[in-house]
Amino acid sequence: MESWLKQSGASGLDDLELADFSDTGRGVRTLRRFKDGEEILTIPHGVLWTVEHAYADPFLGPALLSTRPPLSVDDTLAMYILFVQSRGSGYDGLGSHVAALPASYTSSIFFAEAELEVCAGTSLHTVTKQLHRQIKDDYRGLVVRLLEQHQELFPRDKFTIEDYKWALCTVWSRAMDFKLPNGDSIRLLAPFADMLNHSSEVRQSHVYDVLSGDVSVLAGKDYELGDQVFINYGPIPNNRLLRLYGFVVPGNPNDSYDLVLTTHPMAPFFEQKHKLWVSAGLDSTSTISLTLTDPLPSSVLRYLRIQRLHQSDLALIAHHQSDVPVEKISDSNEMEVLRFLIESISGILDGFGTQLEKLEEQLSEGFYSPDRNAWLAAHVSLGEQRVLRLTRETAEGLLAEVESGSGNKRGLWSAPAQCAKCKKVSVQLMRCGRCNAVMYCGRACQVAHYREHKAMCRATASKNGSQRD
Ligand SMILES: C[S@@+](CC[C@H](N)C(=O)[O-])C[C@H]1O[C@@H](n2cnc3c(N)ncnc32)[C@H](O)[C@@H]1O
Repeated sequence: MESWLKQSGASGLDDLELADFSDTGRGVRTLRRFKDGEEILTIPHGVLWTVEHAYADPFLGPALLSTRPPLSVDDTLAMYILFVQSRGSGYDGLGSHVAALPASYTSSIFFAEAELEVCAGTSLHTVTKQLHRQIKDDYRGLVVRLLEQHQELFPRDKFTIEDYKWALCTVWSRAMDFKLPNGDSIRLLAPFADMLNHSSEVRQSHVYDVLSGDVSVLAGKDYELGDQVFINYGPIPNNRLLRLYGFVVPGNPNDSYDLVLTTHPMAPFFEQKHKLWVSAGLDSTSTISLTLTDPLPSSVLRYLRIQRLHQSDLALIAHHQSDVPVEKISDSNEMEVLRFLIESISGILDGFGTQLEKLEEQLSEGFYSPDRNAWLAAHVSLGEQRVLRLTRETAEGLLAEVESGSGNKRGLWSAPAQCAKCKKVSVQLMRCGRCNAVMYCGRACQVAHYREHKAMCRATASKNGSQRD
């Protein structure tokens, strides 16, 4: 592979070698010192695995281009890798890269049932199960749309579902993504640069040159001779690391839990609430990442405030028109939201196969062997439970504040006093005597507003217990 890359114009390979490291497995070692920021390696555009190159292949390209709907980027790259692997000749360069790829992966989709059960309750557990189904469906689609249409190009014994899973994991664990100046992004595999392991101790230092299309790796710190060179894959939580790359970082500061908030379309006032979610930048099913640094993002509260709205609240919001409930709506709504959240998080935590304290004890006592999948799964469970506990604590703190009346008092109806009809802002406004919720600058505005206000007035009055007609 290295001689093919050098002939193709790669630079830097003479100062590097592949080597095995006890903690990360195979990686890249320096054969000289490098200063922080110095260029270590450049892999030229011509040898990269890209969608563009797959389409340009004289055999594979026409088959891919005739596939409807077109394959996803990951499927295109996976098929490209399997295609090159299946060819006896004509692809020596790329073929030498394929020959150097790992024979198997430790992504969670390869876990045995018992290994996956160690992280029961985690979002990784759910997503991995979904992936099993999705991969089966996607493979069936590939067979119908591509493999069966061009049987001469795709011998079925080299394109089995197991081959497809291996190729997908190759892409997930080795692809690099770059943002282009026009806002698009490019996903590619760079031979040899894909032998670099991850460390959060180095700066992100792999770059894509838009003009040449080359990929370069710069030193993300100073390196001594014989050091392992790392790149930084980004601030990735353990659940994602294990799903895509098959490893974890113990005590990962980027750990997260993907909270799925959803409401059944048959729920009362779904249509009205759906509109509110959309105007608040959400959807009726929203997946929100809870993290150690932001365990209770405002979007979670925003979603639940809307979900928990009662008919009278909705009438009031419709009346205020512009006010999407991004802030606290009322103490009662806020308490309902926070209590529901605390209860839900407790339910999620109870659903974890092994509780946090037990896992911590097991890991410290060496119950799981570090080179086994169960150890990886245990770290994911630990990380997600830590985040969820923090979310619950934060929600409990907020609830205590609201209950004691010391929280943020500003609610939807504490906007500046304004005439509900003519919108004049004034201190000398009179309240609607029935619902007590809106104000007018005078009798004329109150009368003019009556038809519009009637329904909401009745709803609010009945909620407040003043049933006067
Ligand atoms: C881009 S490849 C790096 C080269 C890879 N080690 C190899 O032998 O081909 C990414 C894979 O390397 C491994 N890896 C990368 N960084 C790691 C780390 N910090 N700890 C453990 N494994 C790591 C994981 O198996 C991951 O899927």
